[in-house]
Amino acid sequence: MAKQINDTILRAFKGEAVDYTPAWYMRQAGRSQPEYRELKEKYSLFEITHQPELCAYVTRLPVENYGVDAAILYKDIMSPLPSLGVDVEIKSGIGPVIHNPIESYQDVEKLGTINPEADVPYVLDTIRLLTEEQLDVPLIGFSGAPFTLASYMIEGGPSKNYSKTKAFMYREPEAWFALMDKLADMTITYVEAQIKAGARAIQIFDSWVGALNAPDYRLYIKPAMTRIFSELKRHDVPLIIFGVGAGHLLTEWNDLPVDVIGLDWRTSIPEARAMGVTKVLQGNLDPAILVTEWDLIEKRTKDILDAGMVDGRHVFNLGHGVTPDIQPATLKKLTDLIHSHSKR
Ligand SMILES: Cc1c2[nH]c(c1CCC(=O)O)Cc1[nH]c(c(CCC(=O)O)c1C)Cc1[nH]c(c(CCC(=O)O)c1C)Cc1[nH]c(c(C)c1CCC(=O)O)C2
Repeated sequence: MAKQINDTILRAFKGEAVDYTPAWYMRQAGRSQPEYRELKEKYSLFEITHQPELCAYVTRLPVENYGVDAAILYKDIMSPLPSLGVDVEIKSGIGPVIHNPIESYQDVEKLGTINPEADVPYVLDTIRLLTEEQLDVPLIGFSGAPFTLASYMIEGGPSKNYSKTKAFMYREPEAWFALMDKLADMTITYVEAQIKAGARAIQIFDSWVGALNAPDYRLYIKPAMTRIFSELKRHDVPLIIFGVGAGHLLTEWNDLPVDVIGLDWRTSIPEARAMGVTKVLQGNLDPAILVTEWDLIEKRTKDILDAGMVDGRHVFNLGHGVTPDIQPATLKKLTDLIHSHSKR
């Protein structure tokens, strides 16, 4: 049985009227917290996620310390990839590194499928523990999107210009579409298992897809994204899409069967509305503002909240993830400001 929870953020994701603007912060469960940094001295990310009690504790930390309106499951977008045969390691200070990058159609054909109950039971156990016993706010589940996952799988790690990924896409379209299909299948199966275990909203991170222009997005990416969201739509759980530097793709995203579009800090809420974006918006304080003085933080936050309250279809977030140099006290003060300033 799911616990009684404060579901304000779920109602806001669906565009319903709420008493205040709810908030959560991307990468809230991570290195801004001393308790987390201490754990990381002993355990790697994958070691934490394989232990449900410990992983649930890390997921709960920002809810308890920052007062946010949702938890996001502590794991990485790389977490499901070993099930497909991807040899991935998360290197501290670098990010995901893949030891068997995709180079050919044969490499794509060799990729396996995910069976969540067998391959990532610890993810589902963590979700059940959190949602049946521990959390009094909704849990957000997530997956990486095909382009963003493929970029790591092809480049072998983080990249600045995605040139290998683009070359693969342009030169081997058949292999590319086979890869998008496999990653879309993985995303659907993996996210459905998270929903079944108790996740109440889903964010699909297409963090790096802004590297493509709109015509390429329509041709190479949109069919897989449409399939993912159309399948997930059947579950009546709010669906969120997010990417960085993707202002030129917002109208493409607005066509997808999503409930919420996440903005980075480059595109304001009024600008997105002027472009014709009709979905609920999530965002979009530049995380860099959070290491400046409080007067500036307060002004920028109020500006975003006021823009969001024009039609009320807004959930507060940062324009990208919390960085390790942001003080926990600042994030707590930020949540309090959001809640008090937006009280209707
Ligand atoms: C692109 C991407 C990745 N991972 C993720 C994305 C999409 C979001 C985004 O655009 O930032 C998503 C992610 N990664 C992590 C979470 C946990 C939940 C949360 O948001 O609080 C989430 C939602 C944990 C993590 N994933 C990672 C860490 C840092 C590793 C550590 O603590 O040692 C954490 C807490 C490692 C990781 N994993 C990834 C990178 C680029 C890095 C290294 C960069 C960095 O260090 O921030 C890939």
